[in-house]
Order: sequence, then structure tokens, then C-alpha cells
Amino acid sequence: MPQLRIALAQVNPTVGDLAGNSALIVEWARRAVGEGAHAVVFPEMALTGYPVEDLALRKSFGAAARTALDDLAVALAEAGAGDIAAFVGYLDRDAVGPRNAAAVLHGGRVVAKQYKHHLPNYGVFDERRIFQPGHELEVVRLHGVDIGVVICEDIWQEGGPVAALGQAGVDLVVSPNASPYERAKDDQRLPLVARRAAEAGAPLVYVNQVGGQDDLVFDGDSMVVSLAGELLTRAPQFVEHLAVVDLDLPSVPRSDAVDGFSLRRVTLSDDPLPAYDPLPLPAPAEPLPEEAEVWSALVTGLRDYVGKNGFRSVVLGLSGGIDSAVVAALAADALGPDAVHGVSMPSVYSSDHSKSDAADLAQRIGLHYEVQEIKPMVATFVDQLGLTGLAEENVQARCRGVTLMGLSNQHGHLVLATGNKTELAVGYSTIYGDAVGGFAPIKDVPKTLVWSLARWRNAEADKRGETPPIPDNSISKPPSAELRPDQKDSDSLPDYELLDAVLDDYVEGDSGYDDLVAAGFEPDLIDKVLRMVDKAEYKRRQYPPGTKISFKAFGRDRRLPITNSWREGRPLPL
Ligand SMILES: Nc1ncnc2c1ncn2[C@@H]1O[C@H](COP(=O)(O)OP(=O)(O)OC[C@H]2O[C@@H]([n+]3cccc(C(=O)O)c3)[C@H](O)[C@@H]2O)[C@@H](O)[C@H]1O
Ligand SMILES: Nc1ncnc2c1ncn2[C@@H]1O[C@H](COP(=O)(O)OP(=O)(O)OP(=O)(O)O)[C@@H](O)[C@H]1O
Ligand SMILES: NC(=O)CC[C@H](N)C(=O)O
Repeated sequence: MPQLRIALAQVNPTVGDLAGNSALIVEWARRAVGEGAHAVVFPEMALTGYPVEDLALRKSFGAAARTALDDLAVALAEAGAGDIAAFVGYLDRDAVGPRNAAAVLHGGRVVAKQYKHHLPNYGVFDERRIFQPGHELEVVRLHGVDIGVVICEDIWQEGGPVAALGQAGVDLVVSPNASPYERAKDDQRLPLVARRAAEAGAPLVYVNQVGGQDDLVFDGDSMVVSLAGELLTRAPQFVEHLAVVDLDLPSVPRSDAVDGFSLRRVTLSDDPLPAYDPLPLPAPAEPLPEEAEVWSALVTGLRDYVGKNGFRSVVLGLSGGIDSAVVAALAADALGPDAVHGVSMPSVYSSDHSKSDAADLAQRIGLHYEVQEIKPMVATFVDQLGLTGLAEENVQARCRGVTLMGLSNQHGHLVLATGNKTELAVGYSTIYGDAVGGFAPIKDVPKTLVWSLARWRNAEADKRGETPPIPDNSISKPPSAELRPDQKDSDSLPDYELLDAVLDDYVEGDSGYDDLVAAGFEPDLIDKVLRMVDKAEYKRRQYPPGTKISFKAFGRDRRLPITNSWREGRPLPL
């Protein structure tokens, strides 16, 4: 028999938008009330957005967030959501410093609050720099059900606050999260949540946000797992969603002696609810298959970067190649084809197929298309400055960059950079040339995955009876920068399958020279690739932000010095 109906509000907040996020929380709390829920759980820092980075250190922002929380409690009550217990993540600030906090709002008031204990400080996270950890646990009793709270990283700790809640005795654990997407991370979350439910001795309600924030994207994947580790429901990825479940909660023994934490119990209502008919459990959404998941992550990251930064349209160079084709298809899926402006910018070395494939792509997708010849601009620079060789080649990419930025300034489009992770790794782009842009949608996608995504997207279109967006020719032709006659990427770079394999080990796996040799790569290949990667750090630092999909994206996940004389290499003779 259920004791509580709980709603998981998998929403998409915006960093810094206290008024907008408050309105979002009120709207979704009202929906939860409409579903007859007694409690509703929002993601980590839903009121402020996540991650707030150094906004956390601004006293003015902390004060505004606290005021917004008090106002939100009142607004919820005024909107008819005062009787529901709303678990809301926010930024707090006390005498010790800024806190990553979750509050319980009920009856127009803030009735309980708890600070995050474990502050993640690895990969993209810097929480020890900006927050102070908490040491208290606040357990809220609602209709006789004791509910403990743990915030995101706290559930990744064995023997941490969840174990303490198990010691204290709680009927239910709720966890607000802001857990960024990485490929295959959903495979880790379900077993993790199941382990924590067992540790707590109670079902666990896991709520993660959706949406993009700069280089991060959040996939949701909110879920409820029973004490026995059974998945009761799971929300679909990358979309806002309200999941409502009735929970049958066996009563457990209570204790007030908890190791390492101070425990406070807050009673909102002691009496169990009268018997009511449970809703059928919503069927768990299946996690998306690999390519669909990555595509959704890239679409969401791009859409939210554009929308949350106030742009309505994007512009990019269309070369007829695979990278610009995939970025154009992503942009059309994210924003609609009418918001996408493609520009073909032929130079003297551009092949006929570069122009015809770009035009074909534009027609398939239905995006705005124009041709801007760059020959006269290039000739002016080359002649006036007396440029030859590589300097001359790069002027072509730079004239394209200037053209795109000109169109951006004139029409308000955001410029998309089309570089992929492989190119970023080895520095295969012209700085201030094809590397210009405000956002780089595929910067964390290795070249081999760019091809797979293109094939997958076309196959999806086929399945739906739609025109595949990407010309077959763009997928099958050998990649070329077309900066000199008959140039091919393979003139300067190893075969992409092999290159991506080395990069996966060196960048994602942090392998050293000996590890790479042991993995079977040729020493000359290792030398060449590692040298290119190390030398290109300066280019990566100046590259636009783009959606992280991997365990280790360039940027905050991998912070290497630019000025750096250390080289992995064959051991020197002593
Ligand atoms: N440590 C450092 N810190 C700061 N700046 C540094 C630097 N080292 C060089 N630089 C600067 O960078 C310049 C060299 O970089 P850059 O001008 O980009 O030129 P660079 O890297 O020498 O050449 C561009 C390469 O990318 C290839 N490319 C270009 C365009 C598109 C594609 C494609 O297929 O996608 C490929 C092209 O074929 C060529 O191999 C130097 O002249 C210097 O000004
Ligand atoms: N002729 C062109 N017209 C318009 N844009 C171009 C042209 N050539 C290059 N670009 C722009 O510069 C980017 C780098 O292109 P380039 O052809 O040099 O390398 P690539 O990495 O093979 O990319 P792609 O697969 O998109 O061709 C392209 O994605 C495109 O945005
Ligand atoms: N916001 C957080 O604490 C996130 C950390 C956590 N390990 C995750 O990625 O899910």
C-alpha cells in the first residue's frame, strides 16, 4: 500500500536566471500537485542553475539566491503548491561561505535545508574552490514518512552520507543531481543508485537536470530504484519530464546516533495518509542507443547554447565535407532549417564537388544557402603581403573566418566552428581561420565518430521516410582541407582509424609512451601523434566552447600547460 506519491521534476534551468528558474519550479510543482503528488524533487541547484562556477563566490549572487528561495516558498503556496513538499536545490551562503544546498519548501516557508557534503573536484568540477562542505543531515517527516536528502556527488560515495542515513533510519532518500552527460554514463548510474538504495535501506529517488550549459549537457536519466535495487521508473533522456510514482515504504527502525554527521529531524506531518489507490508505475524509458544518445546530446547542447545566449540563428561555412555537413544537420535538428545559414566560399583550389556537395546538403536540409567567392580577398592579402606556402594556404581559411564573422555581425547569427576532436587534438585547423566561431558543436567528437553519426542520421531519415540530410558523397570522399592543389588530410595525418585509436589512449586514457608501445602502436607513429597533440595546446585554448560527450573533453577536463617542455618519448640513453 503506498504511503507517498512523489514527483520527479526533470527540468532545464538556466544559470543565473533566478526569476525564470523560480517560475519554472512553480510551474512544475503545480503540475506535480495536479498529479496528486505529496512531494516533488527538483535537480541540484535548480533555482540558480548548475554549474554556477565563480558566481558562487559573489556575495551579491548568494544573497539574491537566498532571497529568491524565500520568495519561491511563498510563490509556491500562492500558486496552490504549498501543501506539497518541494525539494529545491539552490546556492546558500552562511558565515562559513558559499554552500551547494537543497531546501525543503512547504506551507510557504523554507522548513529544512542541507548542504552538500562531498564536493567534486575532478574533471569539469571545481566545487572545493567555490563551496564549503556541510556536515549535517536533515530528515523531513512527511505524512509519517522520513525522507533523507543527498546532493549529487554525495551518492557517488560509499560509506558517506547515504550510509549515515541508513544508520539513522529513513523510509526514503531523495537526491537532486546535476550530473553532466558522458557517453555510457547512464550505464554507471543505475547500478550506483541501486547500491546506494541498499546502503540507505530505502528506495532512492534520483533527479537529474536536462539541458545545455556552455560545454556541458545534462541528459536527465532521472529514476526511482527500490530498496531491493529494482528500477521502478526512469525518465527519457534530454527532455523535460515529470515522472510520478506511488511508493510502498516499509517502516524501518530509527536511531539518532549517526557517525560523522549531526542529524536533525523535522516533522511536517506525522499522520500517515488515508489509504488511496496507487497509480500504475510509469514504464521505465529505455536509455537511447549509442549514436542516438550522442546526437541528442549534441543537439541539446547546441540548441541551449544558442537559445540561452539570445541567438536565433547560426551561420557556418559549407565545404562539401563531412564535418560541416554534420554540423549543419545538427543545427537544423536543434533550431530548424530556417535558422541555419550555410555559406560556400570557394577559393582557387576548391574542387567542383566541394561546391556541388555543399549545395546538395543545403537543399536536402532546406537551409539558407549562399556562395561567397573568396578568391579576390585571398589575392589581395597574398599579393600585398607577399605570402607563399603555408602562409598563403592559411589566408584562405582566414578569409572564410572574416566572411563568417562579417555575416554574424551584420545579421546577428552565431558562427559555428566545425572542427572535430581529432583535428583539435593534432592542431589540424587554421587559428583565426576555420577555428573562428562562437560555438563548436562537434569539438568533442572524434573524426571516426563523425562519420558514424552521419551514417546513423541518414539511416534514421530513411526509416522515417525523410530525405537523408547528408550527401553520400560527403560521407564517402577522402577528407581534404583543399588549401592547395590535390591536398588530402592523409598527406599530413595518419589514417583516421589509427589516429583516433592513439588519441583515445593518449588523451582519454592518459597513456604514456611505454603504455602506447605496449598497446601495439609503432614508435614513429606515437612520436608523430604525441608531438602534434602537445604542440597544439595553444590552439585548443583559443578554440570556442563545444558540447562535452566524452569522459575527457578538451578544456576543463584536460588542463595542460601551453608553455611546456615535457615530451613523452622514447627513453633517453643515460
Ligand atoms: N605556442 C604558441 N602560442 C601561441 N601562438 C602560437 C604558438 N605556436 C604557434 N603559434 C601561432 O600559430 C601560428 C601557426 O598556426 P596556424 O596559423 O593555424 O598554422 P599551422 O598550424 O602552421 O597550419 C595550419 C594547419 O592546419 C591545416 N588545416 C587548416 C585549415 C583547415 C584544415 C582542416 O582540414 O580542417 C586543416 C593546414 O593544412 C595546416 O597543416 C604561428 O604562425 C603563430 O602565430
Ligand atoms: N570552400 C569552402 N566553403 C565554405 N566553407 C569552407 C570551405 N572550405 C572550408 N570551409 C570551412 O572550413 C572548415 C574546415 O574545412 P576543411 O575542408 O578545411 O576541413 P575538414 O575538416 O575536412 O572539414 P569538412 O569535413 O567540413 O570539409 C569547413 O568545415 C568549413 O566550415
Ligand atoms: N554535480 C555533481 O556533484 C556531479 C558529480 C557526479 N559524480 C556526477 O557526474 O554525476
